[in-house]
Amino acid sequence: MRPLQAEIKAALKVSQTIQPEEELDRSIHLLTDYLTRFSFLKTLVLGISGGQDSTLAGWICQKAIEKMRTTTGDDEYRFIAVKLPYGEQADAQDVEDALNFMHPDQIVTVNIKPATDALVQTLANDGQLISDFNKGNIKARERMVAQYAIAGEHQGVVVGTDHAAEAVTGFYTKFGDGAADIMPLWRLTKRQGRQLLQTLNCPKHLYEKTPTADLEDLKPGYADEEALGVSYEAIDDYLEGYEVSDETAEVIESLYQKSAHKRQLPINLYDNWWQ
Ligand SMILES: Nc1ncnc2c1ncn2[C@@H]1O[C@H](COP(=O)(O)OP(=O)(O)OC[C@H]2O[C@@H]([n+]3cccc(C(=O)O)c3)[C@H](O)[C@@H]2O)[C@@H](O)[C@H]1O
Ligand SMILES: Nc1ncnc2c1ncn2[C@@H]1O[C@H](COP(=O)(O)OP(=O)(O)OP(=O)(O)O)[C@@H](O)[C@H]1O
Ligand SMILES: [Mg+2]
Repeated sequence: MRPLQAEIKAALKVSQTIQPEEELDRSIHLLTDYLTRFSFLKTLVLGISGGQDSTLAGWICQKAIEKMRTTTGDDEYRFIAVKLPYGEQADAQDVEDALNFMHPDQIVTVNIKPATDALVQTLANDGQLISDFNKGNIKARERMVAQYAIAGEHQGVVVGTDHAAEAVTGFYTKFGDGAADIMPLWRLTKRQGRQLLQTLNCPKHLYEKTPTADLEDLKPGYADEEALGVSYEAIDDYLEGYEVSDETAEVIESLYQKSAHKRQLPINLYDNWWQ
């Protein structure tokens, strides 16, 4: 293994092999332990996109909440799944399929198009034009705003879907989908997440579909792997400690180094990780 590869694998707590049932239990326990420790918290809030990561995290949330209800006898515990389309969502049926798979206690729908477009227009009115790429990041942040608003009203926490293959590349919007209170998938590679869904007999099309952030108007359904310039298979190989070509390793390591600021709290006078 390359020295930096070993360092990253250790920092992101990636295991080369996993027992899917055990990992499901670990993720559920993280949520139930946290809710037990902070007993005024009653709700988990998570956006459901119809993609692999939120399908898995949503199933885990619902399971954790059901456990909380059983162990405490308190029916106030709830999982709120949030549909957050930007206007019409092309893969809207996948969202429904994901919801049918996890059976959330409650579903809330928030169309983020009016808020997103209003902000872009307001900026434009003052001469600040926003590129399609940066508008995509505004969409991710509007989703964050909606989820925190819901969590605030329901003694809730926002659940994030960040996992090792996104954390290593920094492939998320800072303070957008990267902003969450608790991350049950953190440590898992993309293929390990898929393995967990297979174990749960999740409908195949939800984990076999091409991963996409789907943020840009001009590139609908733009594949993450195209944007990143490296495949998830290669990223997972790297993270799990397998040999990859020098070229692949260099792409991943460059993304890792450039995105270091996303894996830290905002920089203050006492930080020296960046020096
Ligand atoms: N060195 C540095 N030290 C401290 N802060 C630094 C910095 N460099 C940039 N920044 C800050 O970070 C900002 C750039 O970061 P950010 O706003 O995140 O934007 P950025 O990383 O440029 O773009 C986000 C990327 O993540 C992808 N994404 C987003 C959301 C979801 C998913 C998905 O897979 O579902 C993927 C998206 O397609 C895009 O390629 C800068 O505007 C600046 O404020
Ligand atoms: N249209 C959407 N509706 C609701 N939530 C969304 C939407 N788009 C993104 N999100 C939220 O942002 C998170 C990050 O998106 P990301 O694309 O990384 O995950 P995913 O869509 O669940 O899986 P995949 O990476 O395989 O597409 C999602 O897990 C989800 O919580
Ligand atoms: Mg997606």
